[in-house]
Amino acid sequence: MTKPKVLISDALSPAAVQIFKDRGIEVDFQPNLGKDKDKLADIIGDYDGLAIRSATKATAKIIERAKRLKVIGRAGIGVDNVEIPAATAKGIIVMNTPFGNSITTAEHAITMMLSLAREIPQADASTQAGKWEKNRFMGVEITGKTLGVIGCGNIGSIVCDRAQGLRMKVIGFDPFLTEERALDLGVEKVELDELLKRADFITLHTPLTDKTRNIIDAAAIAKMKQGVRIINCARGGLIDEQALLEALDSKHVAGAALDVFAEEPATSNALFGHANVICTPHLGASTTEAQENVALQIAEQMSDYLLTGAISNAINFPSITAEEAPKLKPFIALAEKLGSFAGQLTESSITKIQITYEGQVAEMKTRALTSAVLAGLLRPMLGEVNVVSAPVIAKERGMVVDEVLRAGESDYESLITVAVTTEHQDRAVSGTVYADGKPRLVDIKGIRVDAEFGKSMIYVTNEDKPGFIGKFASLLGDAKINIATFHLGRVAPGSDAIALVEVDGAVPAELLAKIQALPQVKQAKALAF
Ligand SMILES: NC(=O)c1ccc[n+]([C@@H]2O[C@H](COP(=O)([O-])OP(=O)(O)OC[C@H]3O[C@@H](n4cnc5c(N)ncnc54)[C@H](O)[C@@H]3O)[C@@H](O)[C@H]2O)c1
Ligand SMILES: O=C(O)CC[C@@H](O)C(=O)O
Repeated sequence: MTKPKVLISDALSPAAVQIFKDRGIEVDFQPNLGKDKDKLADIIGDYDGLAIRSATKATAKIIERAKRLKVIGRAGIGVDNVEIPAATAKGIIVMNTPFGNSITTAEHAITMMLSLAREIPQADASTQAGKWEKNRFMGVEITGKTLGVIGCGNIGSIVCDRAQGLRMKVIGFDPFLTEERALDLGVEKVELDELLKRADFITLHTPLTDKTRNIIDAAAIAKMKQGVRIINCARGGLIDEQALLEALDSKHVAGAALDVFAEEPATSNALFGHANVICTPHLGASTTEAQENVALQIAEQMSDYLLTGAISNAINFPSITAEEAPKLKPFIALAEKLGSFAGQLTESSITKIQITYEGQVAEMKTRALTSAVLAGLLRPMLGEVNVVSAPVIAKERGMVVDEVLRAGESDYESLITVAVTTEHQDRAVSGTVYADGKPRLVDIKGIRVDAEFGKSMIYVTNEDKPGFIGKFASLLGDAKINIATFHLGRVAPGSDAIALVEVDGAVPAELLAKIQALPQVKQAKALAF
């Protein structure tokens, strides 16, 4: 067998090179290549594996040229520099190291907070310039102050812990944080508006998703205390930088410490040079310890995959063996889509997920299927959750996950039902795979349907009253939205009903608001698969 060949195109710790060599893999270490996308495109065709940090952009164009690439390994957490759909479409596994740099990044956030409180970088520059401006720098004490943590996942929860050590009062906003987990962390769980109102310092630790983009905008800042200080060591794009600049100018915000920027590398930015802004060049994960952790971990994972086919920490595929793969694949797709359907409808903390496997599917590797359900369910909230980390994340968040296996009792050869219990309601959805290998939705909340998962869909729950369908279809027509498929179902005449419509293209927010305003409609959601 010819040796697999790996390209390391970013500044990974050299520890990774040694691991690849020790495992019998040919390795090409070009730490600055990631910045030269044309050269990368020219040579990527020669490699089976690509190991990166954040400088390399694995775009669809690069992936298209990657004729023999089998795996992209991100030595870190965020995979926003990899076009995952393009990689998946080409059968390339994308893997990351979800926990290797969490402590280091949390420590960076705490360092930034303390630097803000005492204006350390400004005082350092002034002192070294020979100014001895003792009266210019008047800091604030941390003890007894309220820290608002937005996103209490791996990094956010370490920040909560460290901040309590500094004797701060910690409040947290995270839609996936259960009361039990909050209690464990010693954090008071609050809604976002309350956090904005009460916090003296606010630190961000969420992924960048459609829901978190500009989570700190002018409206959010207006709700904050006068003199609040803001720290972002998560992702640029979480803060509207123009709104922040205006709030710094008006002194509503007393200071901001930023490790990440809307555009990176950030060689110029409107916030640069502001007296109350502290910046670092995306250094959150930059410690010797974290870089060794993530480099060793990604090199081991990539070597395992290239040499044995074993998959771990994959973003776009579950851990399964070569023999199991073909039978399991359509059910994995069904499980992820059922989870995603439930996840996209869920707006409060999930306490329990019960997954029932009936018929032939109950004899398959249901743990992989359950991981796929959980990844689909958690991804709308967490962004980069993968099938391996999803069960751990669900457990950490106090979600009870039950698997029920049954002999065939339904009309289907195989049936998967995902039942989600949140702090406010229960919801169940079932699906199957037909002989054509395509996943189908067959039951939503006890209402029978028979629908494929479309790329873009509108889901409506309504009262079964005359006139609804006509008005609904006219709204779509008026918005020039083409209907691809239309499915209706109801519990009984005149009672609860649903409509599930596949449309061509994205669903505009204004259209959704108009559908929501129809008198018979209880809930209207845009879904994407
Ligand atoms: N600066 C750096 O160098 C650096 C290093 C590592 C990670 N990161 C970034 O830090 C962020 C957090 O990483 P992590 O490992 O803790 O991720 P994580 O997935 O463990 O935690 C993210 C948390 O955000 C929560 N969340 C999702 N949507 C939310 C919303 N709308 N409001 C509030 N909370 C929400 C999730 O429920 C989850 O608990 C990611 O964006 C990651 O890419 C940056
Ligand atoms: O590699 C880095 O330096 C940044 C890593 C960080 O943004 C991550 O998401 O893990």
